[in-house]
Amino acid sequence: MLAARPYGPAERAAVEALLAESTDGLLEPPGPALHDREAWLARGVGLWGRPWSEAPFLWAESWFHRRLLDATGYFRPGPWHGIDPYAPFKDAELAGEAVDGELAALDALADLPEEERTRALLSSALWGNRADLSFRMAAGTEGAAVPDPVADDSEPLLAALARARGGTVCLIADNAARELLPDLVLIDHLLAADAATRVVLHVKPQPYFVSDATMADVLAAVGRLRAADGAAARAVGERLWRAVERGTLRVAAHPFSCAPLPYRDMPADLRAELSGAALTVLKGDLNYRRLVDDRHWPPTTPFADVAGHFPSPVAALRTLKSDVVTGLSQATVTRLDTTAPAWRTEGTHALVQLHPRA
Ligand SMILES: O=P(O)(O)OC[C@H]1O[C@](O)(CO)[C@@H](O)[C@@H]1O
Repeated sequence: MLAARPYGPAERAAVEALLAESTDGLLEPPGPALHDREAWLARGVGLWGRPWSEAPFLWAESWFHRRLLDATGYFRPGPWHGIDPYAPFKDAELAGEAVDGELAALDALADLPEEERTRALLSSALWGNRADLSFRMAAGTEGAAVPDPVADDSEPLLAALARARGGTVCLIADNAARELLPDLVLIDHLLAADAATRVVLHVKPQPYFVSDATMADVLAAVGRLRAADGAAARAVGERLWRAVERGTLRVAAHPFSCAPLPYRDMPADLRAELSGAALTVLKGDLNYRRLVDDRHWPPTTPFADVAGHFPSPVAALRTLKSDVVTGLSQATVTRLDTTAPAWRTEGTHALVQLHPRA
């Protein structure tokens, strides 16, 4: 990150200090300048002054990304105010040739019957979650994707989408660029096919987990679609632009999206909004962890037992990058443990799970 931008001595020193603190040091409480100091002080009660490694994973990751924004001057008045430290990586991914190919492929989808197109676009949105910069930086190499999901509620999900017709669908996004593009194409399809009257796309209010999508990333992705070579991609971009103008597509950026808390603890305003959705689609590994309380459940724990608290019918589309998983059959777990020991974390396996709410 420091190599990607000419940050000055103050920002560089602050980033280096954060690196040292987060690897060998103790959790320093938020300084007086942080605008959200009170909230973080309260969230960290019992943790301040202890080694980072003793903090819960989700908490430590969220605090790290919050501190990184502080170190780079993202919130401070001055030249780096509002500058996304991860933007060079997101921009490079969005501009890449791989995206050209993925957008050109949309032309071939145009003639498919609606249900087949929905299936194809759900699958793109699912596998788009492999495009995750924080994970790829940590994992190094990318293994080959295993096409069969470890749990596959695709058919019930299609039925839930059919039931959602005429209502609001929420999509809680994960990563920008190569994941957000298929999410946007899916959203356009739902609106264009009248499968949803309104879509609310939830993004992060600030840069987070390297590649998580913000409003700036939505604008960049829509711009990429509008400027695409292929007619189908360009038309998607134009329709999305108009949908935002008309309000049939609303982009939300709730502060809770960057909180180190599970969805069970969502604030009342967000709960009220999501409870009005006919269906919420949660993208990605981190959203899944937050849905199921980020706990090391036995993998055969029924998904309904851990996702039932969600205020609307909820579908999770995720490639597996962390140990947290639920809703699998014992036969699947035994097979995976025997044949692919790192199946939970290497990003090669995916799942589609639905809690329909009775
Ligand atoms: O972008 P996603 O799919 O939410 O994945 C992020 C995941 O990557 C990691 O940052 C590293 O594995 C996890 O902490 C996190 O769950």
